[in-house]
Amino acid sequence: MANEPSCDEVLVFGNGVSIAIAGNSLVVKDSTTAKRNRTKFCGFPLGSAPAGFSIPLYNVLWAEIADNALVIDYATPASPKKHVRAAKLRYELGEQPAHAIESWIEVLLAKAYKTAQRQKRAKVLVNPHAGPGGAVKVWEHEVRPLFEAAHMTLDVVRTTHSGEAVDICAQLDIDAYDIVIPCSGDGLPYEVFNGLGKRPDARRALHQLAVAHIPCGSGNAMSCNLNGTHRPSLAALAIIKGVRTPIDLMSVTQGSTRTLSFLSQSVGIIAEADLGTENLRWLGAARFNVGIIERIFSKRVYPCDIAVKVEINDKAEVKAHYRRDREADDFQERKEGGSSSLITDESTGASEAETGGDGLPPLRFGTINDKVPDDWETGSYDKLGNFYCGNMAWMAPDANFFTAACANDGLMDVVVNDGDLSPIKYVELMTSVENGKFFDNPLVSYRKVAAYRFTPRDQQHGYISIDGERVPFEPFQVEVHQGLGTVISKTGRYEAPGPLGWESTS
Ligand SMILES: Nc1ncnc2c1ncn2[C@@H]1O[C@H](COP(=O)(O)OP(=O)(O)OP(=O)(O)O)[C@@H](O)[C@H]1O
Repeated sequence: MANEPSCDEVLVFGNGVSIAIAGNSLVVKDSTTAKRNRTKFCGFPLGSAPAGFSIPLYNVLWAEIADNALVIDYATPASPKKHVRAAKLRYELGEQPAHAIESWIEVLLAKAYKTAQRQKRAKVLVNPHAGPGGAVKVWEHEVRPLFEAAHMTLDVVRTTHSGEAVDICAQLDIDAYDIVIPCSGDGLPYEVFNGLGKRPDARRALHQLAVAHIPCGSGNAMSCNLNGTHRPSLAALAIIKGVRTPIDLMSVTQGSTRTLSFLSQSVGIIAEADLGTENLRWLGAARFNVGIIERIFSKRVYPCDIAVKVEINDKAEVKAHYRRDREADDFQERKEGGSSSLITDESTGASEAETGGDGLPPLRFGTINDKVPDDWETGSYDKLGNFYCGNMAWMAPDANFFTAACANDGLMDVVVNDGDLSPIKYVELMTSVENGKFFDNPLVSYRKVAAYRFTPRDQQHGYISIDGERVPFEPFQVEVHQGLGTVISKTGRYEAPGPLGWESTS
């Protein structure tokens, strides 16, 4: 039975089937499909036969008319909170006028995508050796079907060697794609940013191409922060519905090199527990914890000199800054009627792009080979246990080290603690990373900085980690570039909850 869609956005088909856009859901009255979708226990359906079901608009991937039928693609939960898979609804139009259905489809897609770009054109890079090694399977079975259902354009490459993603991104036709999606750990996004950063038109490339992440490694920090999950299919959905978001990137100079870092730099217990436990790879993710415990009990210290361009020195001020940043995001979100991501395309990266040509922005503080600027705070640390600088909050699913990190505040978060703590206190400190109390722990110093220099002392060999990659054990200097990079994020900001009590700071 044909009906024109009315302002209440209901489509009515034959056999008592109707589909309505109601609030944030698509409400489907169709007893046949509802029965198929019924909750089951040991293969048996639970409860009486339902007459309908609803689909969150967030899960609606696409809708179109094909072969005189309305076809709706959506993501349906396959395992609660862990996994979604692509599913389809199909209803014959019969005598219904196609133009009316087309208008209804446009309303549906506008509400389902809000400010997110539809049908993103993606360059996909799959690292078959990432993490536990299942990236190809994850891509083919969990992710590709969702992207295809959302009618994205996909150009897929399986990487064959280290460094390939750098070359691909250095030569990519940036007008042919909207996003680059590494299916990997955090190592491939690092290569992607550096590939884009090597181009003569680096700033335009980093601004125009958004980097998104499908988590296939063991840490998957990028996906945790941007997609709010380390589950590949949920990350795929977050990318489909995700919005362009500028993020700060950092320049690292060491010797005569300049590289980009998007995630973190570390020296001390964290760097060693990650990079210095390759012999324990057979332990899987547990090798990291074993590495930490070994060093806690041996009271390892890492003497060094650190010079810092401090911007916010005090934890209460850091919380207040975080609150201001969140409120600015929320204000923008209300103004745009969707995500806050639209704010910054012009207000951050582009402002730097106006100076000094098209390549990477000039370094404001020089390189590691220049004199430390006079206004930097300098300190000599004999008992450093951990130096950790972060640009995102979660470093792994349960490791919210940089609780107050903001996507594009133009500041890096630095935490430092001594290494000669009693083992009990040290274990307490490290476990507080999981329960969200790390930030407030008095044994940790937490500051927001614009730049710093780290110089190791009294140690010939050791570990320095830049985004999880090992670099030479030599002095290095880092400065931040506000909003230089662009990513796809679920909500236009990092998904981490922020430092405890930030809402009530003044
Ligand atoms: N086919 C390949 N063979 C070997 N190395 C590769 C290949 N493709 C990419 N790489 C390299 O693997 C490195 C690590 O990649 P990635 O972050 O994806 O996985 P991972 O390090 O195992 O992740 P995690 O640290 O989370 O376990 C990257 O620096 C990349 O250069």
